[in-house]
Amino acid sequence: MEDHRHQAPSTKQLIASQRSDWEGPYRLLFCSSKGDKAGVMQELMKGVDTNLADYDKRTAIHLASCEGCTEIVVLLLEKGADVNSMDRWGRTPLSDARSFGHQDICKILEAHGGIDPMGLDSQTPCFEIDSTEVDMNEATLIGEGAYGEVYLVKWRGTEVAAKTIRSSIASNKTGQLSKGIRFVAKLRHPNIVQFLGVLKHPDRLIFLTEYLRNGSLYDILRKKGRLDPLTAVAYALDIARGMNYLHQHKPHAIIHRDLTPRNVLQNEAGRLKVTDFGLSKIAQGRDVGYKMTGGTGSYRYMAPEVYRRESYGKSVDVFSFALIVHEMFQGGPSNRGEDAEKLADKRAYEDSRPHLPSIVYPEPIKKLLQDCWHKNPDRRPTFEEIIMHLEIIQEDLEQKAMGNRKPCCKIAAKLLICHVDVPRRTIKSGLLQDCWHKNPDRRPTFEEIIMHLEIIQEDLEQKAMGICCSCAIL
Ligand SMILES: Nc1ncnc2c1ncn2[C@@H]1O[C@H](COP(=O)(O)OP(=O)(O)OP(=O)(O)O)[C@@H](O)[C@H]1O
Repeated sequence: MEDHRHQAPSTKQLIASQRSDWEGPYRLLFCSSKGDKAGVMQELMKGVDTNLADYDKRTAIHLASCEGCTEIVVLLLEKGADVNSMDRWGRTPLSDARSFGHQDICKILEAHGGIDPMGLDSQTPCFEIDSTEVDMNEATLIGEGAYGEVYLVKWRGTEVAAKTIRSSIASNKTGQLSKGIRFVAKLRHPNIVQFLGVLKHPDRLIFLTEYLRNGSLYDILRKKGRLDPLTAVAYALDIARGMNYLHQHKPHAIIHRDLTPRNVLQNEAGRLKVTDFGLSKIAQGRDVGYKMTGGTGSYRYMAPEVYRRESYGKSVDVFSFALIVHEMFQGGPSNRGEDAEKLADKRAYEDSRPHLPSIVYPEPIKKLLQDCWHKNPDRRPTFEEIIMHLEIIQEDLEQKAMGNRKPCCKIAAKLLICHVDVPRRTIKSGLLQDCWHKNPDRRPTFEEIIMHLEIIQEDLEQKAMGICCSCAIL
């Protein structure tokens, strides 16, 4: 296959140019989370407070403990970091180090008097939900997958999804199952479907997760067909951010292995979230996901090295991601009629890949997809790199949508006024005053706030485009 890497600035170069944006005292937090000792020392020498905390009261030592950066933890302690600083959820650095299994850091923190008030390593299975809390007789069936059915149920007054896993599939080793669930229960990111708990049932396991009303990306593409490039890129960014979180998980990356449009769900606000990660930890055997679901479609998204039963790594998900993005621009899978297993075979043994007609795929998207489904797994970018790349593409598309007109200084000033004044008026007389209303019943719900903000956003976008047009006339 043709190699396009030399034609445009490499993803790494683009990332490097963006990294220079990290300035100010918060660089201490960034460097601590990345294990950048020189950067941390530089910030401390500048006089930045060792216990500087972000909005969530997370300090440098929290981040270093979470990310397994032992050297940074030692350095911060030497420089007077508070070993028991608490974030806004009451977690100490030791709580974080324990959650992520960084034993060496736990020992260091304990030696410095570190405590874990939350007892996150306690054996109490806090994720287990009493079966009386959910009436499965009132459940509505919303879908069916290879593991079992999915129902809409009510739990503590909220609609949640109940995903049933046949006990024949769930691991019969209690320890392994509980470890798998404990592990999934710790994951949190806006672009992954939130696990809420597990219901014990005599003949099956039932997972409760957040309910995503808009269904799967598969359903969306079937309904809407081809997405406009800006929507496709926004969706791709959502998926890439969720996947990046899973791949960056410490101490071990989480490889999804079954990333498909059916495993990407949309919430009411239009954001996409990845689901069904970590199921391989709960199901028996390493390859069970593919074996079971291959016939229902996963073969379509399968990386060649998986199909050939070779050893594989995180980049198998990058390959699947590329095929999903391809579908978003095209409005559905390529070679729809072709047998999925044959398709995977051709990809694995003949390097066959979907077509990328220039009329449908903007040049940078084409290049990104070619990189992501590269036959050599080591040549595929990471999700961190993909995000950087997509953000640049998104900005470019947004500018193009605005007519590619760069406003002159005078117009820029007008644009600023328009940007600032319109929403301020709207917000001042509306949203903010409503939200901090003294009567709690008069405050809007988040659903209403989202609707309000979407209208303001649309208004701003239209205004910005309006001014640009007059710029062109001038
Ligand atoms: N949290 C959820 N919120 C709303 N709908 C959901 C949720 N989870 C699953 N669904 C719906 O149920 C369907 C079946 O989901 P499930 O994860 O069991 O199988 P699948 O992903 O479609 O297929 P496979 O098991 O082969 O991966 C999904 O396609 C989706 O439409």
